[in-house]
Amino acid sequence: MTTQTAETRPFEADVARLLHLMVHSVYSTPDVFLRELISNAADACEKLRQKGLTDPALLGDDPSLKIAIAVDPEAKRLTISDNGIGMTREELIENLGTMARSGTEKFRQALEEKDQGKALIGQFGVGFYSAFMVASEVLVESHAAGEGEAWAWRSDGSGEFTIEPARDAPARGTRVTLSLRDDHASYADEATIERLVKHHSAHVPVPITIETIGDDARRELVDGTALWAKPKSEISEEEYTEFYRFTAGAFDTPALTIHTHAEGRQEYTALLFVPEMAPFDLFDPDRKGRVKLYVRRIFITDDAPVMPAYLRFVRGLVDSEDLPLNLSREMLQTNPMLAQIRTAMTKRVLSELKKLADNTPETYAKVWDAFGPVLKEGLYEDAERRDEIYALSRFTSTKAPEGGRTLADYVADMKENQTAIFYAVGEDKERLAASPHLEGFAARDVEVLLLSDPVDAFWVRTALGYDGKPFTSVTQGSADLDKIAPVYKPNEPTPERAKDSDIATLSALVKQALEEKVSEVRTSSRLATSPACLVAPDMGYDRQMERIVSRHGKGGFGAKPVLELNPTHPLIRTLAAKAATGSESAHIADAAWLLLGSAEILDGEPVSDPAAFNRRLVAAMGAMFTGLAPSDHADTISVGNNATDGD
Ligand SMILES: Nc1ncnc2c1ncn2[C@@H]1O[C@H](COP(=O)(O)OP(=O)(O)OP(=O)(O)O)[C@@H](O)[C@H]1O
Repeated sequence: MTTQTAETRPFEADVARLLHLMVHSVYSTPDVFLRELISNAADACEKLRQKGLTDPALLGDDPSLKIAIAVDPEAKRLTISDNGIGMTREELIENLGTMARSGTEKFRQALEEKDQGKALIGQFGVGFYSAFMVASEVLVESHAAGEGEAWAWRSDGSGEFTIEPARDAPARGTRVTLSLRDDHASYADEATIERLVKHHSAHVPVPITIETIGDDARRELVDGTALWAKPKSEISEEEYTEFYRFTAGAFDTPALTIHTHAEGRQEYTALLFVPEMAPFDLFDPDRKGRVKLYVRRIFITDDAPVMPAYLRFVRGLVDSEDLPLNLSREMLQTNPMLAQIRTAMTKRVLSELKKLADNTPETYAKVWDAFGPVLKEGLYEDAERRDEIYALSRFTSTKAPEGGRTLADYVADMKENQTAIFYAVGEDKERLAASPHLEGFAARDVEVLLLSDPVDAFWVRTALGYDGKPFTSVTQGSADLDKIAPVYKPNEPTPERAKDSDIATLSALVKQALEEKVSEVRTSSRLATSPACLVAPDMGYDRQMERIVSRHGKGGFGAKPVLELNPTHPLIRTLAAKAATGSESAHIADAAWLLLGSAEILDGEPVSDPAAFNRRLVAAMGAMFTGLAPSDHADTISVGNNATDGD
């Protein structure tokens, strides 16, 4: 169905909000709009080039694809035309009136927060709308390849657009005309545009020409040769950086550029970049790879499966000489040649990262900060390359709170009789560092890796160890600390310990009080200054893993923790002595619940029964200040499931 008169439509709410921000944001350099429009025009050309392979009629008698820019300083107008795929009426409405992408809300927030937006425009797919930063009106006339009708879309960016049949449309493709605002009239100046194109878009694989209206001379600005097809020796670092910025829609400088040509079983060129900054959607489960695939300079797809998921931050392209041009989506996933490229390129990226880490550790540190959590996914996804990824991994530890520690550093610094690599896993490095579980390790000067990325709980469980040393959680099992000698400062007395038999009685009483809350109560050399902590049973999952699984609604593995008591702590010594005499069993039971509660709090967990915990705490404080024994307040304590009966 076609409509012959102009129809006015509102923008989708998200777009309207975004446009408002675009129009009202004061950008120091709104130049970026030009790169976005040229990028769209080039994409449209590349899409048509690809479609033309199977349907040559689409190209008709005009097979050479190009972008033409025209400036009209008199009229303050800038026009960007392409003879690419074009848009139908429905496509104009859908593509330029809605925000068919996730992440919009995040983008809006970022824009509202500060001048951040500029760096995010390309990443969020709001490229086209950036035209409203400089234009008071935008007219898009488009003639979709192979369609009879052409359509004109027009808007001043204030909530509505109109769509009507185009009277003067290009024979094929799209013409975007910007009526520039007075303060941006300089974008109608040929020299300004030439400078911007050469700077931002010099390596677009489609030729670009420019003319000034009223002056007949049309000049070529960009010849459209693929940068990656040139020999390395002819490409400068600036050219690589500009190319990276253009293809990735980025503003940073790549930390690593890999330009390689393979010959042999198959021939291809790869131009890959490792950025320095993480994109906003790195952890979006829908995020695909961002490496483009070309076949003999013809664009095939934006997300070629040539990088494993754990290298999804790598940008750039692969151009194959041997693949067929008519690759379907399914074939992309199963093609053995692509699988081979993927294996070779994965190896190459990892080895280049290693070189970067060895030769320029400061730059590598930035890469690790941005992408370490993603790279570590490789530790469980790609067992074959685990050793290479170990070598790239950097850690925060009790000895390196600032990070940057390697596993090799750790192993070199292991103590006598230490057989495992110890780690603590949790959500927050500060809290981990303050955990009572680490006390016994600190007392022995044993280093503990502090793992706080969500992925850590997973890889560390499946990892078989590094250099023959298993990874052992500080919250798991009976850490083999007894074999490692504590380091005492000179003149520091060996701490006094409760008698073994007394502590055995105390442990039995505590277990009796806590019943099924814990699987076992025992002593520990894990602790130095705290009286108690919770650990996972010997054969169980790490406590953090247990928490993650139960948070995801799977109910956890149901493993009950072990409560460990510190036999050198004065409180435990006193309790043990009392337990041995058989007196004050009600106080001991209350103490058991308070010890459990405080261990839970230190683990960042909710206390089992907050009301009962609170009553016991208040009673204990009462005893402190009034000299009354807690059981004198039995009426306030002996309520609720967990309360004791009193003596
Ligand atoms: N010159 C053009 N020819 C054909 N289609 C176009 C043209 N310009 C824009 N489009 C269509 O409009 C859509 C939206 O463009 P927009 O620049 O907002 O985002 P994008 O190009 O998809 O994302 P990004 O900016 O991240 O590359 C494009 O995906 C494309 O389908």
